[in-house]
Amino acid sequence: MLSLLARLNWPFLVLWAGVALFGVCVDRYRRSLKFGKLTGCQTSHKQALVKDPFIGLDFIHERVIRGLSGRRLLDCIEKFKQYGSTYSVDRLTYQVVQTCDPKNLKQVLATGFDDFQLPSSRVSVMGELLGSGIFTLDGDLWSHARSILRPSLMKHKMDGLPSIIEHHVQQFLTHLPRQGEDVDLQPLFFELTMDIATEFLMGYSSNMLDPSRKREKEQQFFDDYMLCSEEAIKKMSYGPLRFFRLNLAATKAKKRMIKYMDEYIEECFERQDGTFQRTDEQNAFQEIASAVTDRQSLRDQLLHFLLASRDTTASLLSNLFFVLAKNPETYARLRSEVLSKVAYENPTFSDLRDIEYLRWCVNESLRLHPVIPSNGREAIRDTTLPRGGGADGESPLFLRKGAVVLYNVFSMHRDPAIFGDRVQEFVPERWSGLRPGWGFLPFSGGPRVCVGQQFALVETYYVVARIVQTFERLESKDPREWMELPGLAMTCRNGNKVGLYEA
Ligand code: HEM
Repeated sequence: MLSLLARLNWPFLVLWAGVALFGVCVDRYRRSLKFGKLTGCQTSHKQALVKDPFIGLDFIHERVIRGLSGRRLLDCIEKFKQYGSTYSVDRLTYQVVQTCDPKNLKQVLATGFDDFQLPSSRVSVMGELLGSGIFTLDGDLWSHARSILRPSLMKHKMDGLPSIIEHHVQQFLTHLPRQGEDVDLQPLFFELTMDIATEFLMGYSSNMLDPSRKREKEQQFFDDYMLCSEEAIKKMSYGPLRFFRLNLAATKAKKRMIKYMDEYIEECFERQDGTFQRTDEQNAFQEIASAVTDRQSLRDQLLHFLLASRDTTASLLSNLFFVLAKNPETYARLRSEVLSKVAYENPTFSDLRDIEYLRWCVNESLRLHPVIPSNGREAIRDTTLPRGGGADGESPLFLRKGAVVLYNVFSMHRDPAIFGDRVQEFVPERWSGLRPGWGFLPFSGGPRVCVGQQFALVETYYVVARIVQTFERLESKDPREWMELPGLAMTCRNGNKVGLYEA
């Protein structure tokens, strides 16, 4: 090996590497010039400082260290203040554009949808964790996966949702102490949404909250899932170096998770007599089972669907109750508005839609702590963004094929130009008459908009209504501020410790 290295003509190799690099730069410049003439777009003058121009080790280091501090998203806001609402991070190996400009988000997610695909880092990391499903697919395979899931989430099916939820909410309430003793709501919300999601989507609930059940298996599944979810986010932040990251605990957790899912699927089949002929009234499990041919695809699709439906709604509930506990006046107003509409009765779907202040509180939580705070897409051809190019950043921006656009919903949701004053605070009243359009995207937008938005909202409204009916007062038992816990859905790092007082 050493003799081979010694025989290489190093000056010649370095010269050729230099020529190749020069060629790449000239080609990029020529392409951007040509494309600029055709479309009027420009390159970005807003460039973040890059210390390592090859693979970006400085950014990987920054993301990992900031991630540990629980302040990564707040730091992003500072970066946008420093460089503008769209800026580039250019390296020789790849181009990244960071944006929190609603016009650019609309372009990536809707108007220019066909020019983008999911970033390769997401496809490989999530694929490794959950297999192939709606969150890793593009093109025809994605359309097909989406068309399978949609029927079970049609709007008309939401009318029956409150009656499915009620039983699980009653079990959830039995776990809450009633005289102000400390309780962490976060893990309980995860169990509740797991029980509801499995019943609605698969026709058979995991019943994690049932006090008569031994829950070790479910608890293990839950812990494994959280571990894999955190690992996935960490891996993605390693960018091109993600392949070097090894986590044996996560590998073991994934194996157990798959085993749990396989057993669960077996039970679902047994309970439903293995009959999966198409009918008009199918749940998601039946829809998927009748559309795929093998067990592994069924498991993969279900894992994606569970991730989509369970973690997100649990995180929303947990984030919302975190801020409600810190804002007793808001809690009191919410309670009074719910009671004036439905008193202590079980609310129906239409009751829930009519409680305006409940809607405002949920919107405000999704604004302040969006459950999916940032996301990305990769350009599949040379294309443009409407803003970010030129010296003032107001011209269309050239994006070369392969560039990754990272769009930051968290920063956009704290833009005073869209949401007015006190953007760092929880102020549901701001939603009176507010129409932020593409400035508010908790459920994304365009063809890949969340298919479960109605389901998530009805579930959240119902759970909130039942809790405020039951408890007159809620107080925070944690003096700390909300801090991010990055995962595939974002929750509070310190959980949600509160005291509740029965009415
Ligand atoms: C508060 C709760 C929820 C939030 C904030 C939320 C948010 C989102 C967001 C932002 C996306 C886009 C992801 C992307 O483009 O990369 C998404 C996609 C998706 N959501 Fe939700 N979601 C929630 C609940 C649900 C529920 C309850 C379900 C199912 C019952 C669901 C099913 C899905 C599916 C299947 C997708 C993939 C859509 C596609 O790629 O075509 N979500 N969700």
